[in-house]
Amino acid sequence: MTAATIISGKQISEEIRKGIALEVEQLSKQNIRPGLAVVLVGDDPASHVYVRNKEKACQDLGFYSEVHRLAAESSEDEVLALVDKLNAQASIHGILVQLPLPKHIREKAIIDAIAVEKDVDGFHPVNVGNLVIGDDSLLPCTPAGVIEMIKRTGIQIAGKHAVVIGRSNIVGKPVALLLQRENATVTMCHSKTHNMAEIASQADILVVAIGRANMIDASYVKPGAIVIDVGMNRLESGKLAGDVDFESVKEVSGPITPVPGGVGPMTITMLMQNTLLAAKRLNGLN
Ligand SMILES: Nc1nc2c(c(=O)[nH]1)N[C@@H](CN(C=O)c1ccc(C(=O)N[C@@H](CCC(=O)O)C(=O)O)cc1)CN2
Repeated sequence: MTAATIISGKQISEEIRKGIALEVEQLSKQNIRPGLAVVLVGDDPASHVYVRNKEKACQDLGFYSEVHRLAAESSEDEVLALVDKLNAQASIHGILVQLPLPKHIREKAIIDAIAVEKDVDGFHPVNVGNLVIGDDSLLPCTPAGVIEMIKRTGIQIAGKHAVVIGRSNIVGKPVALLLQRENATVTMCHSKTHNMAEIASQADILVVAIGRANMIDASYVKPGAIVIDVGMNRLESGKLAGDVDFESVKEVSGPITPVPGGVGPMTITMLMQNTLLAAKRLNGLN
């Protein structure tokens, strides 16, 4: 058995970002500069890191950006008022409210308030509905990144059996819909699924987003299958681990994503791509 190819989210991100930077340069000739507003409420340390990385990506690519850091005690009404203001602000084409929010703020109320055309997270019910019926929409960043990584293996998705482990609204469900859109035959597994290893090991493409460190070992994997690990679990040691036991699985799988350096970097790159797209659309371009 030859060694599995590592699908590097970092490397793919760099390639995509080069293309985005070129488009930003072109748009600047028409006085258009993509603008992203990020709203961060509270003190979650990981969220602060992700938001800083988004800010840096904007800087590197020549986007206009605003980061609104609000205290953890901020009320839902304060966040809604900020979202309203950003909805109306011409220099902002994309709005992202970093999740999770403090418990007293309803995520749904905030997401529903974001203008559909500026919802670069693709979480607004209208964008989700358009994804379900196959209409054009802003796609959620992590799922879009997953599909991009699979496509870049050069292995055809159409006709393949894809198994998605996890059914969250922000990863599992949209990934399954996007795989169906690419004409895969999709099976979804979740915490109540019986004989999960048996089902997973029939997959040509296995996407794991279940939130349990190193849960998926080689017994879940068909030899040669593409394995995409969306998990991001902080261990007591401080190390980051995926949901897939990378060391054992890479011995049987085909192309496989690492954690870190896999799906994570793609999430931010797809956010930049969505913001660019939103900026073009809001300026009557496509
Ligand atoms: N509004 C949103 N909130 C959250 C989202 C989202 O897509 N929209 N996703 C996650 C957090 N996230 C982006 O916001 C994100 C998580 C991780 C990474 C990343 O690059 N991870 C690195 C490792 C970083 C580390 O060491 O901690 C990697 O995997 O290599 C990027 C973005 C939840 N909230």
